[in-house]
Amino acid sequence: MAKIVFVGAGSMAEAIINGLTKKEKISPENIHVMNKSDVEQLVYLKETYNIQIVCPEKIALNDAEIVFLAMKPKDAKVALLEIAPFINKNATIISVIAGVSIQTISSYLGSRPIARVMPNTSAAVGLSASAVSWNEHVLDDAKADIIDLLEAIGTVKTVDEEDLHVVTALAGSGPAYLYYFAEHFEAAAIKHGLDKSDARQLFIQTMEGAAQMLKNGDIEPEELRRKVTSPGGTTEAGVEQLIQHNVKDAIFACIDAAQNQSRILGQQYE
Ligand SMILES: NC(=O)C1=CN([C@@H]2O[C@H](COP(=O)(O)OP(=O)(O)OC[C@H]3O[C@@H](n4cnc5c(N)ncnc54)[C@H](OP(=O)(O)O)[C@@H]3O)[C@@H](O)[C@H]2O)C=CC1
Ligand SMILES: O=C(O)[C@@H]1CCC=N1
Repeated sequence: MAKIVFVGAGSMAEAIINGLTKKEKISPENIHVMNKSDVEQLVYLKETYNIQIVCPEKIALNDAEIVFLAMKPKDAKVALLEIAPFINKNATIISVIAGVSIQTISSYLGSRPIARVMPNTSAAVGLSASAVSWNEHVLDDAKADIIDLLEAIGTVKTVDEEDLHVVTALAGSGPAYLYYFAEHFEAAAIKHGLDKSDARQLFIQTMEGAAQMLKNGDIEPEELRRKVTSPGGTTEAGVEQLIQHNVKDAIFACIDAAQNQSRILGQQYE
């Protein structure tokens, strides 16, 4: 079974490790993780997921078949230069770093199989909406293996590398937007007298139900919305406020800014 080394041990690495170990996709003894300096975090991951930690020497990279890059874009250059001498020439690199291109990664790690993946933190519960693109060195069998691995943490779409900017804006960052809605819908309901746990449970179930309705079939979101909206009713009154407060414009501005930031990160750290 493939030996995987995570370089970077933060939120995203943990979400993927959580998803992979929960699905028993790969034995914990084949998952190794390293970071820059936070030994406490490595010990926490080892104790929580029973995985192996690489601390401090990088020798574990020598026989890794898959190396996950899971550090921030700003740390990528230093990290890649540090690990480059230790990575086996046959290893496949899987980067989850936002914005940073395959070309930039190969400028530090050499010409080798590199996949760029944009997952999200729902990987922790097996529900990431991930997208992947690769360079020409990733052969068909390796692509199938990478997709198989990523399917253990959710769904996977193959996209052109250029599209990863908008994927990052929509799906990589997406959970944060929904948590933002959760925070404020919950607070608004509490203001009107619901207790916190009821408000939360009702909002979660409402998101889940709406997601399932969208998933079930070919009904457009607009049509589903129309079915909820009785003339002169409560939904109409609520949606009117969303329109008056330009929430649609805010959503377009949100995705514009996030995808643009992905491009900026790519240029800044190339
Ligand atoms: N969080 C998210 O929702 C998502 C994040 N991503 C991408 O995942 C990447 C990681 O994000 P996230 O997990 O949130 O970040 P975190 O800050 O939580 O984790 C970053 C990790 O990188 C490590 N690191 C930094 N420098 C080095 C180095 N030189 N060598 C080895 N490890 C190093 C840090 O170690 P130490 O703590 O010791 O400094 C830390 O473990 C980012 O590029 C982000 O764009 C992609 C999709 C979603
Ligand atoms: O905020 C970020 O830059 C990362 C990428 C997608 C989600 N988190």
